[in-house]
Amino acid sequence: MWPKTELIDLLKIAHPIIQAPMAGASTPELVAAVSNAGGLGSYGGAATAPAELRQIIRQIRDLTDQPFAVNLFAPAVEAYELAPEQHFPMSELLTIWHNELDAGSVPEPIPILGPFLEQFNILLEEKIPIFSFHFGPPPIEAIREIHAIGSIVLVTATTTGEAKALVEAGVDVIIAQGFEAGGHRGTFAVPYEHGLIGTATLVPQIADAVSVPVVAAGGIMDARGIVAAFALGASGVQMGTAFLACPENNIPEVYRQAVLNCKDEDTVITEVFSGRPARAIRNRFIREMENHKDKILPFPAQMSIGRVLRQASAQQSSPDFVSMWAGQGATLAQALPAEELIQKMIQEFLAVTASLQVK
Ligand SMILES: Cc1cc2nc3c(=O)[nH]c(=O)nc-3n(C[C@H](O)[C@H](O)[C@H](O)COP(=O)(O)O)c2cc1C
Repeated sequence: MWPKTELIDLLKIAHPIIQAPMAGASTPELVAAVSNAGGLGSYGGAATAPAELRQIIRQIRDLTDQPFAVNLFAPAVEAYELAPEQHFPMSELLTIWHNELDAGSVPEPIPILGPFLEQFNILLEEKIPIFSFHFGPPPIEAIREIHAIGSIVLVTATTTGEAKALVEAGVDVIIAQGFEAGGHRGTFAVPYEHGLIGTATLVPQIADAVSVPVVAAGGIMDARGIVAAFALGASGVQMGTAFLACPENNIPEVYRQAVLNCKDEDTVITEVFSGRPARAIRNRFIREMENHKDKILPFPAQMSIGRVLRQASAQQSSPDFVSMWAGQGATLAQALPAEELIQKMIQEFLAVTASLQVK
């Protein structure tokens, strides 16, 4: 039924629908539900400690015998070891909101991602079938090791130049991430503003430029988006925001409600939560940080220093300080279990393609 099968053949899945890895939101239950429904479930493991990552992979394997992916952030210079005077202005500002929420003192920025090499070695030891990376490719040696165990590498690109560089590095599948996408921009080779290209523009350009399968990501919420992705030259889709309303993820209820009540102008690309540009639903923190951009710490120290405030906000059922990553398509989110969502999209794909047949 699918117009192109190169992606599903390579990944050994029935349907070319990848549930995007979402660090902090994806769970073994979500990953397994998607994979059991014939799509590709992906676990966002960037912020998962190595030992826990092994447990999670085993949990996924207990729930499904189908292929699945685990995603890491490509290793980068991570800024945590900041001198106190460097994080003092941000700390002082956060104190105001901590006091308001009775959230105790502002924590020091501590490592909350990686360590990459330890995480990566666990994925290798566990011989996971599909490795996925954000913020650029892993080292060439890592790609060789993945291929040596017979596994596949997927990496996000936000420009045609990035896509070509990934193919040259040996990456098997390109995730073409359009401007509409929820979560962090995967841009790694150019200033992020250069990678703000819409999905409908980016996908055909990358598909023309590379010979590996291209997966469209950004703003795809239902069968209409999947049909469009194929028409643009993709061999599949990666959808994140569409799975945010599924009960199997572990986002706070207040975040889920914000997704379900989102209006089409409600999301914005912002650095205020993590120190790196990411698309999120507008809230009070984004608004009030508008005049304090000079205090934002480098990624991921900003994400680390804000962790207690975000948690306190969620616990108090307030969306004010929660980082509610979501794409421009959030308004189309459907509150369905993941398996039902996939089945519905497949049925609707058939109906949409039938309605497009020339009579
Ligand atoms: C809540 C959330 C968390 C995300 N976390 C990750 C991540 O950890 N790794 C990654 O490669 N992409 C991550 N992304 C980006 C997705 O891979 C993908 O590019 C995006 O979801 C596609 O756009 P859409 O949200 O409009 O479907 C995240 C997206 C969302 C919405």
